[in-house]
Amino acid sequence: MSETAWNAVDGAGFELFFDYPDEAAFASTVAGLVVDRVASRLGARDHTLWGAAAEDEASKRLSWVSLPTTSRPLVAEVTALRAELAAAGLTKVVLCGMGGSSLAPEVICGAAGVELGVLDSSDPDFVRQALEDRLGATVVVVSSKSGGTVETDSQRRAFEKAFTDAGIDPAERIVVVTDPGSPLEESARGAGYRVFLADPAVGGRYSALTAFGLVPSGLAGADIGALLDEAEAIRPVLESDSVDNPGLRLGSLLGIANLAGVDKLVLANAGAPFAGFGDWAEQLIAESTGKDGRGILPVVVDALGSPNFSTSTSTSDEVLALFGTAGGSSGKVFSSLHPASGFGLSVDAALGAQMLLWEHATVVAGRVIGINPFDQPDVESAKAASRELLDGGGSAPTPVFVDGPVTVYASPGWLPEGTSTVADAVTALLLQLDDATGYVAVQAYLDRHRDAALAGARDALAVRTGRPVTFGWGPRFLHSTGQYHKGGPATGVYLQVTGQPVADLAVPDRPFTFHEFLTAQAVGDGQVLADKGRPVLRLHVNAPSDLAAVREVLA
Ligand SMILES: O=P(O)(O)OC[C@H]1O[C@H](O)[C@H](O)[C@@H](O)[C@@H]1O
Repeated sequence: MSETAWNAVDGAGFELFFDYPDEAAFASTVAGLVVDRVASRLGARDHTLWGAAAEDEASKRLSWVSLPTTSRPLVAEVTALRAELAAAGLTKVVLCGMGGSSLAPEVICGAAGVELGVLDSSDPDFVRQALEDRLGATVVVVSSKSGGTVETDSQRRAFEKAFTDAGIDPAERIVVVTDPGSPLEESARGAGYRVFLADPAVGGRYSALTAFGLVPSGLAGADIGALLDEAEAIRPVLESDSVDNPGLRLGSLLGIANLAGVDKLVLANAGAPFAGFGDWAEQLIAESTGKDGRGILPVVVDALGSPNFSTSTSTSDEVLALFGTAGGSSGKVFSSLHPASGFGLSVDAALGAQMLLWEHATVVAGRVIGINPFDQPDVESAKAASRELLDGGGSAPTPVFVDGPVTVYASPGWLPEGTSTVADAVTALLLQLDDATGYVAVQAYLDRHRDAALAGARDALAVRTGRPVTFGWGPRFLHSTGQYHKGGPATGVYLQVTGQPVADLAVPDRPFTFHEFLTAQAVGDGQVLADKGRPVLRLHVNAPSDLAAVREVLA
C-alpha cells in the first residue's frame, strides 16, 4: 500500500515506509481510533486518551492542539521587536536553549533560509566561538521552559559577561522566553530583560508553535505568520474522526510497527525545506515514546544513500521516513525509494502543518503503543548524576588503558581483560550488539561545528555492524534520544567520545567550568546507562587534533 493521505498545496512533505505489510492490522487500528473519536477528543483536549496513569500529566499538556490560533498575537509583537532591534543595528540572533527550546527554531529558520545561531552546547570551544562572533550586532534569545536547565543558564551567564566586558548593557541585548513563574522569569525581570511568556500547558517538545519556536525564528526573520497559517490549514483535518486523517494514519503506522518489533524510525532529508526536521522529530518521538522499556528509536541520517536508509541495507526493524520537496507537479523526487513489499504513507504539506501533524501522530502512536507521551521520566537521572559529580560527590572514573592520545574508559563486565587498543575495544563493544534488535549510539561531547567530520562514523558503523546507528552531539542528545537510551528497550550499545578543549572557559559565578560541566554530563549519563547494565565505552582524546585517531578506528 502506498498512499497520499492528504494533499495540501505546496508539494513539500514526507513519505514513510515500513516493511510489515499487514494491511488488515493497519486498517483495524485506524478504524478503532475513529470509533473511539480520538481525533476530535484530542482537538477538545481530552486528557483521558492515554489511560488513567497519564491523566494528570496530560491534563496539563494539551494546549498545543490550538496553538495555530492562540499564538497569533505573538506575530505582531515579534515583528515589532525585530524592527526595533534592526533599527539599533542588531542583526545577528543567537538562541541559547536545549531540546524543545531550540530544535524548532533551528528547523524553522533553516526552512526559511534565515540565519540563526544556535548555542545548545556546554563545550567551551563551541561556547567561546558563539561569544566571539559579531558580538556588537548580536541579540541573544535565552529560552528555557523550566528556567532551570543548567546548560542554558550557563550560556546566559557567559553572554552576560561577554556583553558587560565589551561595555554593552545586557538588558539591551537579551530576550528571554520562559514559562510564567519560572526562576528565569524572575531573574530576567530583575535584570530588565525583555520577557516573552509561553503557554505553560504545552510541554517542551510540543512547543514549536509557542513563543519557544516563534520568538527566535521571527526575530531572525522567518515568516512566523505563514507558519501558523500552514498549521491552521491542517488542523481541521487532524481533528476529524475519519479514516483519511493523516495524523491517525501516521500514528497508527508507527504504533503497529512498534508493536510488531519494528521499533526504529529512520529519518532522512531529501531537500532544504526540511533540513533539521529529523532532529526536531527525533526529540519529539524519542522523548514521547522511549520509556517503560518500550518506544520508537529515531535514527536521523543526513543522506539518502545512508546504509540505514537504503532499501537494500536497511534492517527489518526499521521504518523509513523521508522529508523532501516534490518536483513541482511532476511527482516527488524520492518516489523511487519505495520498498517493493512494504507499505507507506505520504503527506504533502508545508512545515507548520508537518509539525502539527507529527505532534498528533506521536500522541496517537503513544496511545496505540500504550505509553504516556507527555512525560520524560529518565531525563532527570542523568542530570542528577552530573550534579553529583559537579558537587564533588561520585567517584572520578578510572581509565582501563591509554592508547596513544586516547584514554579509554569502559563500564564493567564486557571488555575482555587485557584489551589494550582502541580498535580492539570498539570491536568488543560492537560484539555486544544483538543481531535482531540492537543498535549503536555514538555520543560525541565535542564541538559539533569544528568536529563535524566525526559524524561520518555513523554510516561507517552502520555498514560495519549491519545495524541501526544513531549519532548525537552531547549534551544536545541528552534532551532528545537520551530519554530513549535510558528508558526505552535495553538494546543499545554506547560509544561516548570526549576530549580536551583548546581552552576551557569559566561559567561566570558558578563553581565549575564549561569543560568540567560537559565532562560531568558525559560521565553522569554513562554511569546511568552502565547502572542499567548497558555496555558503555568512552574514548577521551587529548586534543581536538587527536580526534583523527578515533575517526580512523571508526571509519
Ligand atoms: O526548556 P527547558 O526547561 O530548558 O528544557 C529543555 C529540555 O529539557 C529536558 O531535556 C526536557 O526533557 C526537554 O523536553 C526540554 O525541551
